[in-house]
Order: sequence, then structure tokens, then C-alpha cells
Amino acid sequence: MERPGRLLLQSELRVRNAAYDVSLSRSLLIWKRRTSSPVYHPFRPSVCHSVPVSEIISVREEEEENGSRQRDDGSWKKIREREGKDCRQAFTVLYVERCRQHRWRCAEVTFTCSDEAVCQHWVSSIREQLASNTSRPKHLLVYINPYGGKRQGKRIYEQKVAPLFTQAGIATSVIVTEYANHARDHLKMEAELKKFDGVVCVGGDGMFSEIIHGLIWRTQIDCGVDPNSTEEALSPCSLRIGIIPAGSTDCICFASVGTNDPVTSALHIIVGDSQPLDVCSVHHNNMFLRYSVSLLGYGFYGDVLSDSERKRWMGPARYDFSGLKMFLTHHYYEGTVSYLPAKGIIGTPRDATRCRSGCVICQHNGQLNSERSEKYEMDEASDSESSGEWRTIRGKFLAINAASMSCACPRSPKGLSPAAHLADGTTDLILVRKCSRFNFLRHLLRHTSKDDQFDLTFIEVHRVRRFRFMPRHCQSDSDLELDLHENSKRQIFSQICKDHPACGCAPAYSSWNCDGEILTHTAIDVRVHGQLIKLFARGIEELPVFEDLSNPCAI
Ligand SMILES: CCCCCCCCCCCCC/C=C/[C@@H](O)[C@H](COP(=O)(O)O)NC(=O)CCCCC
Ligand SMILES: Nc1ncnc2c1ncn2[C@@H]1O[C@H](COP(=O)(O)OP(=O)(O)O)[C@@H](O)[C@H]1O
Ligand SMILES: [Ca+2]
Repeated sequence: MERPGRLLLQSELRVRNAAYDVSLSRSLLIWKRRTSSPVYHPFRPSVCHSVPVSEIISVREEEEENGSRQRDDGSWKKIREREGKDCRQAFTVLYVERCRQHRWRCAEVTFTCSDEAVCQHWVSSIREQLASNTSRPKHLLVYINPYGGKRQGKRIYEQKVAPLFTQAGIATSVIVTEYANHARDHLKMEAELKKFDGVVCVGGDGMFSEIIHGLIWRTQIDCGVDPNSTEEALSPCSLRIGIIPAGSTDCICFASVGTNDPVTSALHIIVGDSQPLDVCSVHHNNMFLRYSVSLLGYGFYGDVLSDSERKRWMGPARYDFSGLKMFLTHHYYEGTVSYLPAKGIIGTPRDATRCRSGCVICQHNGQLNSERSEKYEMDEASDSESSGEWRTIRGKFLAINAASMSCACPRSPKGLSPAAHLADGTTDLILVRKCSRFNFLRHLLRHTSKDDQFDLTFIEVHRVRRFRFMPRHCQSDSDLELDLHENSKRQIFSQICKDHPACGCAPAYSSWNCDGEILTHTAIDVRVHGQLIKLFARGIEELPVFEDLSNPCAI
């Protein structure tokens, strides 16, 4: 909690017929009940409230007309009778209130006073403070996917989000998409981005993916960077992106805010939060395929996605159905994974610490990465195989997952890689080697419990800056010869594989699940671009444990 700082305004005002000392500084609005007895009363409601000015949504004058007061939004409210006959002027402050499980709500408090000039002074002072905050957006470009999740995107935006934007004085230009990639192409080619302070998408991870593809591409073109290059450093996007969750998994929203609640996301946009985010570029044979910010998954998650796309009519439940089906199918895939470990950074995928609001690991590693990328531009060979830092793993895998953030979502509140960071310039490469169904189930179930999903012999996890995957059937002849030699050795000593008999029914390839979109190529080269984009979010807030002494109400 912040200290109040120099006071801008202090008055005695009334809240629901009780007298309060109200003060405003640049950082805090505080209202403290005047009490005749200094004796502590355990059953009396809280007597001191404080709200950071940065979390005030707006201030509204209540105008008097025929004994009642009319709000400046046109709705009527009887204040005079309720608040005492001598109180004639009133204003209402709307502010962020924290609820359970990282949810935010819009709360309000109405102050009344007998002097009109005092009331006016309060309203204009609060408005001045809000206007001086340059991080708040004034004009937003909004894309709604009416087709994602339970097809509620339009209703969610109109009923829950638009009224809050109006209250906060944010102007919007709204586009309801008419086809897949409508938002991406509009951002790439048409949108007048200079007019806006941010872009908002209403939908799931697929819709967010459309937005970043449009925005990153447009930024590179504007900055003269080749967006298809595997080696060039990409230019960061200046416009922030807001996510109003209305999809099936909503992992990107959940992992960066702590909940998938549209009102909470709208409030983070209004207060002008900013959270940098890593982005992976995915290439095949030097050809750009896609960007990814959450999960790049081959094997299990690729198969779940391919199977579920044919069952869109089921809505979000399609993932549960296909998840169960693919678990029972139990396919494994052969191939080679090579990766460049993230060196010199703080943190490992097995840490107990979590990426939270104001994360110091993201700050430290982000700084390190930007120094490195400057050096990299001077010495282009530093990331290359010739540096000898690459490591290679060949094998049979049930899943190969790269989690650039925790990938927490309502199905798995701690996520695929609980210690992954939003903005540390790395991705956690999780290799699930071929194992029994029972063991794979143990691993999956640990995504939903407190147990460590990596503490199993068939799992490896590495924090990396870059990785490549080559399915076995694309490998060179010399690699295949090596495999054949290894296989013949193994068959002598190991039991015959019961999962996939020699009939050849097992597929040789899976596909990649790239933030919920299917990739058409299996051999890929992935590179992390640290903090390439920014969200209207602040990372998951640490839950308060106890009131500390810096609480201004305790002073
Ligand atoms: C037997 C108990 C099994 C429990 C396993 C739970 C593990 C769930 C981890 C989910 C990670 C999700 C990572 C996010 C992926 C999304 O980007 C993607 C698309 O989202 P959207 O556009 O909103 O539809 N969602 C998926 O790929 C769904 C994976 C579900 C797997 C069961
Ligand atoms: N108007 C539209 N009609 C059909 N598909 C769309 C439309 N707008 C966006 N899409 C596509 O819908 C897909 C799913 O969107 P998303 O919002 O992620 O929902 P979900 O979470 O249910 O998958 C994305 O691939 C996106 O490109
Ligand atoms: Ca990361």
C-alpha cells in the first residue's frame, strides 16, 4: 500500500449520513470516519478506506433536480432523503475493488457536502489527477470474435465491457469479425494505428493470436525489419493489447491476470496496466510460419487440437472429449529435439518462485536479453551452432511442449510449466518420453494438483532461448542409419513394444498446437523474442497476507 504523499485536497464530507475526513494526494484517495469515541469497536464496519488514484475509474457529479439528484449519465438516484437534508451536493467515485481469485470489480462511493464550490473542486481535482496519468488509453480499437468459445463474445462486450469503457471516457472503434483472419488482415493492411492507444480482442487464444500476427507484422514493416527473417531482431510493438476472455481455454488471459473474467480484464485496460510478453517465432526451413506466446505442443496437445477442431459444435467441452480420446490413443512420436539452453539468467523451470506482478526475474533477464541482442547484432554468429552450445536429444515422445508462460488456465490453474515467466526471454521445453498410460496419467493429473509434474523419470524440462524439432521421418539418411543401429540394439534387450504393433497403424507425425492453431509443418525452428509485445495487464498479483504498517489508514 502506498503512502499518501503531499495532500492536494482535504475536506469533511459525508458518506451515507456519516461524517468523514476525506483527503486526496497524487497517489491516494482516503476517507476516514470521524468518530466521537477513540475506543476501538470490533463490530463497526471499517472506518478508513483508501484507493490508489491509479485505480480510480472515474468520478461522476450527481446533479440536483426537484429534490432528487440526477447522475450525469442520466439515471436517477434519490440522495437527498437518504443523506440528510442539509447535504445538497454530491459526487460519486468509481474505483477498483479486489475480490476473490484475482477478480476485480467496479465499486463506488458517493460523497455529499453542503457547499457546491467544494464539491466542484473535488470533482475537478480528481479528474485532473486521472487526466495526468498518461498510461491510460483514450481510444481503443476493439475486435470481437462472435464465433469463439460459447459464442458469447458480442454479448460479453456489449453488456459487461462497453459500459465500463464509457464510464471511463474511453472512445472505441469496434469491429465484429466476419471470418477467420479478418482481424489479422485488418491490422496488417487497413487499420489506422496512429489513432489508437491500444488494441482489444474479445475471444480466446486464437483471436489473440490473430491480433499479434497483424500487429507484429505491421510493426516490422513500419520499422523496416524483414518479418520473415529467422535471424533478425524483431522490433517491439508499441501498442498494448487487451484481452477480454470469451474463448474456450483463455490461457493467455488467465496466465497474465490470474483469472478469465471479462470485467477484471476491462478494468486492467482502463487503469492502463502494462505487462511485457515474450513471443516465439516459428520457422520451417527458413520460412516463417507463426508466432506463439503460450503453448507450442507436439504429440498429445497437437493431437487434442486436431481432433477437437472437428468438434467445434461442442464448444469448450470439445477439449475434454478429445483430451480423453487422445489419452486413450496413447500415440508416441519419434524425432530429434535440439535446443540452446538459456545461460546467465536467473531461474529454472523447477523453481518454487512464480512469475508475479513486478517480477524481478523478468526484469533482470529482460535487461540481460536486451544487452545480448545489441551484442548479437554486432556478432551475428553468437547464436549459431558453431558456438557449440546446442544440445541434442533423440527419442520417442508422447509430448514435446514449449511453454513460454505458465499456461495456467481453468483446466490447470498452475499450468503446464508453473515456474515459467511471462517476460524473461525464455521458453520451458518439456519432453515427455514414451511411457505407460498409467505414468502419463500421473503426469497429467499433477497439472491439477500440488505435486510436481516434472518429478518423474520420463520427463525432462529445460529453459531455452531457441529450439528445433525434426520428426524422425524427415531426418537425413545418416541420422536414420544411426537410428536403425540403435533400434536393433534396443530390440535385443528391451521387450517388444505392445503399444504399436508392426501393422504400421501408428501415425509417424503429429502436428504442432501453436497457441491453439494447427501448424501444417512438423520440422520447426523456434526462437524466443524477449518482451516483443505488451498487454494491458500487470501479471498475477500476490494475494495479500496481512495488512502492513505502510497502510495509510493505520497512520
Ligand atoms: C486427466 C486430467 C487431465 C488434466 C490435464 C490438464 C492439462 C491442461 C493444460 C492445458 C494447457 C493449455 C495451454 C493452452 C492452450 C490454448 O492456447 C489452446 C487454444 O485455446 P482457445 O483458443 O481459447 O481455444 N487450447 C488448447 O490447446 C486446449 C488444450 C486442452 C487439453 C486438454
Ligand atoms: N467471424 C469469425 N468466423 C469464424 N472464425 C473466426 C471469426 N473470427 C475469428 N475466427 C477464428 O476463430 C478461431 C477460434 O477463435 P477463439 O477466439 O480463439 O475461440 P476458441 O477459444 O473457442 O478457440 C480462431 O482461429 C479465429 O481465427
Ligand atoms: Ca517466457
